Amino acid sequence: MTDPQPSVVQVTAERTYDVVIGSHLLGELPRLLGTGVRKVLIVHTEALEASATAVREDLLAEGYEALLAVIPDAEGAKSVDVVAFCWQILGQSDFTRSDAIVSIGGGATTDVAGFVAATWLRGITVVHIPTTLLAMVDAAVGGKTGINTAEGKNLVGAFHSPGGVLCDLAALETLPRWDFVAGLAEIIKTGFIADPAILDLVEANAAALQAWPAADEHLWSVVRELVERSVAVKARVVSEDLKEASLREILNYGHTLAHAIEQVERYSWRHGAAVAVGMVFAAELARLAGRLDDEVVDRHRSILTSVGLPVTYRGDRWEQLLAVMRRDKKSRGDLLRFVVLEDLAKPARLEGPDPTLLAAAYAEISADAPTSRAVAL
Ligand SMILES: NC(=O)c1ccc[n+]([C@@H]2O[C@H](COP(=O)([O-])OP(=O)(O)OC[C@H]3O[C@@H](n4cnc5c(N)ncnc54)[C@H](O)[C@@H]3O)[C@@H](O)[C@H]2O)c1
Ligand SMILES: O=C(O)C(=O)C[C@@H](O)[C@H](O)[C@H](O)COP(=O)(O)O
Ligand SMILES: [Zn+2]
Repeated sequence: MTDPQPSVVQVTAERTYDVVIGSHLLGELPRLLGTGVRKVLIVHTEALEASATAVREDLLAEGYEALLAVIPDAEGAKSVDVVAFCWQILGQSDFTRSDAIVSIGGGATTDVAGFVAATWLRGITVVHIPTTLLAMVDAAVGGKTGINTAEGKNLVGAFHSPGGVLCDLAALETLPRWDFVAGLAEIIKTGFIADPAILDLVEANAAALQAWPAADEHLWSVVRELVERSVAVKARVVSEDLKEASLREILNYGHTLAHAIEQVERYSWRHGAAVAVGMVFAAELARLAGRLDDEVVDRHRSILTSVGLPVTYRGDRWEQLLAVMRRDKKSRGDLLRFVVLEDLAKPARLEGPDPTLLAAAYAEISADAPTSRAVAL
C-alpha cells in the first residue's frame, strides 16, 4: 500500500474530535491526546502486542508515562471483570482526570476501553486506534461504549466521545479474511441506510474484497473510500444525535436480530456476520409489511452473499431469539421496535409488529441446517 495523505473527518458530539484515516499515523497520537496528559494506559489484546509495544515506545519517547493492559480477545473482553481489571491498574497507578487511555484493537477492545474511560473518575480521555475494518468504520467512532452481561449484549454502557480516532489502514494487512469480511457487513449497512454509492462500490469489487488481503493498489483505494464514506455517515449521524434520542437508531439497522443471534451462539459468531443476517430479516419484515420493494430486499441477499456473508439462520431458534430481542435497547415496554427501510437511504421504524409478521419474516431467512457462521472461510 502506498502512503497517501491522511484524510480527516470531524465529529462534533460532546466535543469536536478528528477521525484520521490514512496509514502510519502514530505521529498524530499526541495531538489527539490533547494537552496536559502525562500517563497513558494502552489497552490491547495479545494479538496486537507488537503494535501496542510500538505505541508505548513512541509515547515514552515523547515523554509520557505509558503502561500496557492486556485484555482477552474478542467478546471475552466485554465483561465487568475485564473492566474491573482495568480500573485496578488505573487505581494502582494513580491515574487522574488529566491522564488518558489508548485502545488498540477491534471493536470489542474499543468498546471496553471506551467504557473504562467513561467510568474512571466519571470520564477521562480515550483515543482509539482501531485495527479491524469494523472498528474503523463503526465501533471506534461515535462514543457508544459497552460491555455484555449474562442477560445480553451491550446491556451496560455509556456514551463517551473519544478525544480522537486513528484509522491506520496498514493495520488491515494482517487482518484475517473472515474478520475483514465481517467488517464489510457494517459498511453495507451504511450503504443501505444512508449512502448507496457504498453498495455500488462493494458490488463492483465483491470478488476482490472477499479474497482479502488486497492484491493490488486499486483494492486499497476502494477500501479507503469505503472507510471514508462510512465514517462520514457515522460522523454526521452521531454529531446530530449522540445519545440515540432518534436519528442514531438508524445505525442499529439489522442489529435487533443480530444481537440475539450473537447471544444464542454464545458469541462464537462475529458481530458483522450476525448483522448480515439481521439486515435480511429487517428487509423481509419491511417487505411483508408492504413498505419495501422486492428489488431492495433481493439486493440485500445478493450483495451480502457476494462478499461471503451469511443471509440465513437456523429455523429452530425463533422462540429463543424472540425472548432475547425483547431486551433490545430500542424496545419500549412490551413494544418491539425495528429499524426498517422504505427504500435505499430511507430508514424508518416499525413499531410493535404483529407476531405473525415477525414469524413470517423469520421463515424467509430460516435454514433447515445450522448456518455456518463463516461462509467466506
Ligand atoms: N460501539 C459501537 O458503536 C460499535 C459499533 C459496531 C460494533 N461494535 C462492537 O464491536 C465488536 C466487534 O468488533 P470486531 O469485528 O472488530 O471484532 P473483535 O474486536 O472481536 O476483533 C476481531 C478479531 O480480530 C483480531 N484482530 C484485530 N485487529 C487485528 C489485526 N490488525 N490483525 C490481525 N488480527 C486482528 C482480534 O484479535 C479478534 O480476534 C462487537 O463487540 C460489537 O458489538 C461496537
Ligand atoms: O453506533 C451506533 O449507535 C450503533 O448502533 C452501531 C452498531 O453497529 C453497534 O453494533 C452498536 O454497538 C450497537 O449498539 P446497541 O445500542 O444496539 O448495543
Ligand atoms: Zn454493529
